[in-house]
Amino acid sequence: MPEEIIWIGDEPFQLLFSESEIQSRVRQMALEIEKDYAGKSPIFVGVLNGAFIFMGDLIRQIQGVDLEIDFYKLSSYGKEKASAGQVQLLKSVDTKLAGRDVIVVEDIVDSGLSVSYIREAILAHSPKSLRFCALLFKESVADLDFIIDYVGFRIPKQFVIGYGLDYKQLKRNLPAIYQLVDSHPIQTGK
Ligand SMILES: O=P(O)(O)OC[C@H]1O[C@H](OP(=O)(O)OP(=O)(O)O)[C@H](O)[C@@H]1O
Ligand code: HPA
Repeated sequence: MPEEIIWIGDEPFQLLFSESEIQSRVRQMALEIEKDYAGKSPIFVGVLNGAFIFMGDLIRQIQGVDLEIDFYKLSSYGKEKASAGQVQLLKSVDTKLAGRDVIVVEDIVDSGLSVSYIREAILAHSPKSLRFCALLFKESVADLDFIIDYVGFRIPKQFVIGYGLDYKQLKRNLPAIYQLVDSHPIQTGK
C-alpha cells in the first residue's frame, strides 16, 4: 500500500501515526498514569492550544482517579514552522496549585522551551509533585535538564501536524499525525 501523503500547498506530509495507533498509545499512557495516581487527586494542566485534543482523549481514558483540569496558554511557534525562540504567556491557570499533584500535558516537546517555561511557572506555586506527559517528544532536539515522565512517541525532528498540532493554525483537526517528508527538512527547534 502506498504511504499516505497529504499536501499543504506545495509541501507534502506523510502519515506518521494513524488514528488507531494514537488511540491505542493514549490508552496505554492513561493506564500507566491511572496506576501511578491511584488514591490521589491530581490536577492535569494542559498547554493550549496544541494539547487540547490529546488531553481530552487522555483524561477520558482515566476513570479510576478523581482528577481536575486547568490550562496554560502559551505561544512560541507563531505562524511558521520554527520556534520564535521565546515563549509568550497568554493565559495562566486559575486553580491554586500549592500542595497539589500536578501533571502537565503537552502535545509535543520540541525545543523544550515551552515545557521548561511551564515548569518554572508551576514550581513557583509550590506543588506537592510535578510530572510531565507529552504525546510526542523530539529527543534529538529537546534541550531539557529534567525528564518527561510519560512519552507517547519519540519522533525525528521533522515538522508534524494533526491531532492538535497546527501549521499556521490549521490542520489541528486531523485525527492522525503527519510529518513533513524528508526532502523538505525544516529545523523546528531553537
Ligand atoms: O518544545 P517547544 O519548541 O517549545 O514546542 C512545543 C510547543 O509548541 C507548540 O505550541 P505553540 O507555541 O506553537 O502554540 P499552540 O499550542 O497554540 O500551537 C506545542 O503545542 C507545544 O506547546
Ligand atoms: O513539529 C511541530 N508541529 C506543530 N507544532 C509544533 N510545535 C512545536 N513543534 C511542532
